[in-house]
Amino acid sequence: MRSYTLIAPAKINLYLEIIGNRPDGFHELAMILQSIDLADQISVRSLSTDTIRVHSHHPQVPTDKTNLAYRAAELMVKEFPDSFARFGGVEITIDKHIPVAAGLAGGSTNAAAVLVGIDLLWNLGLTQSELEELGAVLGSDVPFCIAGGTVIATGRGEQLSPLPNLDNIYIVLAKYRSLEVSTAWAYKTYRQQFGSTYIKDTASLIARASAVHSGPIVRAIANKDAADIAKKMHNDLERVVLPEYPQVLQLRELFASQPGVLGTMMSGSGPSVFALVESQQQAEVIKQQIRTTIPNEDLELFVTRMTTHGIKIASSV
Ligand SMILES: C[C@](O)(CO)[C@H](O)COP(=O)(O)OP(=O)(O)OC[C@H]1O[C@@H](n2ccc(N)nc2=O)[C@H](O)[C@@H]1O
Ligand SMILES: Nc1ncnc2c1ncn2[C@@H]1O[C@H](COP(=O)(O)OP(=O)(O)OP(=O)(O)O)[C@@H](O)[C@H]1O
Repeated sequence: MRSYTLIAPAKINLYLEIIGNRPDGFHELAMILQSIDLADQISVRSLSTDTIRVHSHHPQVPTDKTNLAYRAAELMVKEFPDSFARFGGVEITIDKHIPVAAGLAGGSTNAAAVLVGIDLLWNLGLTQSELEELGAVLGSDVPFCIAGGTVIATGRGEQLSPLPNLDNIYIVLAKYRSLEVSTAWAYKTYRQQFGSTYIKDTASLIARASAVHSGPIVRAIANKDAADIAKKMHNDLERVVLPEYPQVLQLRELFASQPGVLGTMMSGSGPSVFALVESQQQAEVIKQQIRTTIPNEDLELFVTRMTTHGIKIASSV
């Protein structure tokens, strides 16, 4: 019975612009997604029975069909019934380190790891783009999580074009454990409040998405200039989340006031907030400073950094 253990990194959004509404109810986006070192470990193992099982020690991670990793395995069973009949079921173990419901693509990266893991277990030899296509069935962030790195994502978030890789830029990340923001709520509220500003015709949508490719933050990324990247970060969803969640606003303001912070932003639909900083040493100092100012144990704080990879094999037995 073979098994694989995979590293499944979280992501942050360096840029998120909502440019239009789609007939399927989703939104046209222009984003820059960045993998970070903060990662879960996902183990996949073949079972002699025809079941899918999910284990996790984390109290906020469901182990039933609502787990996106479970749904990834179910999708593989549906797509490759002959391999399922030949190799049997799959046991998935999620060693969770990424804060849950944080806007860090925690569930999405777990699902991406299961797609990659089952591809290996069943010797399917799927290409990256085939894996990404399967990922898009599960969620908008899943395709990015497969190869990770630094990427422009357009469409619903599933159309990817790689940018020059960033690494060694340090990040301090904060999230209140008990605070959750619904992604669907964030997009719906944005549409209600700012939908009138959406681009309506397809040609202008395409033009706007491609303008981001040559925009100022992409130039900053090409120059690997952390201070400039930090200055050009943007997230439209802050416009609806910050007024509704004062704790998120407070974290953002606290980060912004710390010496050594190059820039700060909410990730995805929140509620996690991150700051780009000059060095690892400074990141540790800032983390301590935030901890002293907010001694609330509900606040999770991490020092992490940008990384160049998505799902990676840690070991196989
Ligand atoms: C906020 C981000 O994390 C930024 O990277 C993503 O846009 C959301 O990615 P995700 O969680 O994988 O999103 P999905 O699971 O596909 O969708 C969750 C919900 O978000 C809304 N949604 C998501 C993506 C998108 N382009 N438009 C949307 O309106 C939809 O209401 C959907 O019901
Ligand atoms: N494998 C998983 N890991 C964490 N949460 C999961 C998982 N599968 C399902 N969930 C459920 O999904 C909800 C959102 O969790 P998740 O950590 O994926 O959010 P997120 O980081 O905000 O995702 P995204 O950035 O893609 O919008 C949780 O409340 C949890 O109940």
